Amino acid sequence: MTIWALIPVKVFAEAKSRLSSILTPKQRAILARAMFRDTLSATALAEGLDGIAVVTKDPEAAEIARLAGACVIDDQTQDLNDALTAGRMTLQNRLGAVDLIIIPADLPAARASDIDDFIAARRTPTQIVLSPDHEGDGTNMLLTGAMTDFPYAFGPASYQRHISQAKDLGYEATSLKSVRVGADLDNPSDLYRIWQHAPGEHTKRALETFCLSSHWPLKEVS
Ligand SMILES: Nc1nc2c(ncn2[C@@H]2O[C@H](COP(=O)(O)OP(=O)(O)OP(=O)(O)O)[C@@H](O)[C@H]2O)c(=O)[nH]1
Ligand SMILES: O=C(O)[C@H](O)COP(=O)(O)O
Repeated sequence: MTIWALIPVKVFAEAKSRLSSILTPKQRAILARAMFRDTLSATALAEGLDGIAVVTKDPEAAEIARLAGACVIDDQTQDLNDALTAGRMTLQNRLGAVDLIIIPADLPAARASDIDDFIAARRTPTQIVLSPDHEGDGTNMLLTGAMTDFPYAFGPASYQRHISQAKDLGYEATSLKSVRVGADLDNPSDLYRIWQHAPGEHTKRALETFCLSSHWPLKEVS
């Protein structure tokens, strides 16, 4: 079975609004771009993937994706779940049946091996594999097969919602918990966790440049 990663990317200038109490609009755009670069680099190193697609309306994100060899799908929607559904349809029209791993672009600590572990956990066509965020609330990676009837339901409490949907549709849900995959950066309180889990180089540099140490003791763990 062909397996692709699908990475959704919001317009950088509109991203990470929940960090507006500690970062300027320019800093948030820089951080969103840095996290996307790191997520994309890790994804590109995964051995088990046949391809990577990025669904976005941001021209700069599209250019970064193309330079990394990813396929770009123009996002004509206004919503994350609609963008993912459109991305899945585009890939299935082009490639036929395809397994898809949704990888949000704000996982700067995720590594290629995390993605390969995810792929290895999938054994049957009627199985989904998913990872929760560190709070067990959101879904930080989601692997589905060619089951086009599985609705994307990202947003608050999406982890339990995705599991319930799988059950209702007669699919098996396998949960893989990883501290690195669970470390998304949504809120100011996530910063120290990200730092502890050794984010990729672009995110690390951005966080260092922002001099956040005056707000947050971003100490490296030994
Ligand atoms: N293509 C696309 N991607 C999106 C959209 N909304 C969110 N994303 C992406 O989905 C992933 C998870 O998004 P969030 O954690 O909600 O990030 P965010 O929207 O930048 O953060 P907030 O503004 O704080 O809600 C990130 O990769 C975002 O870039 C959308 O409308 N379209
Ligand atoms: O499940 C989700 O929607 C993703 O993990 C993003 O969740 P968030 O709202 O915590 O960013």
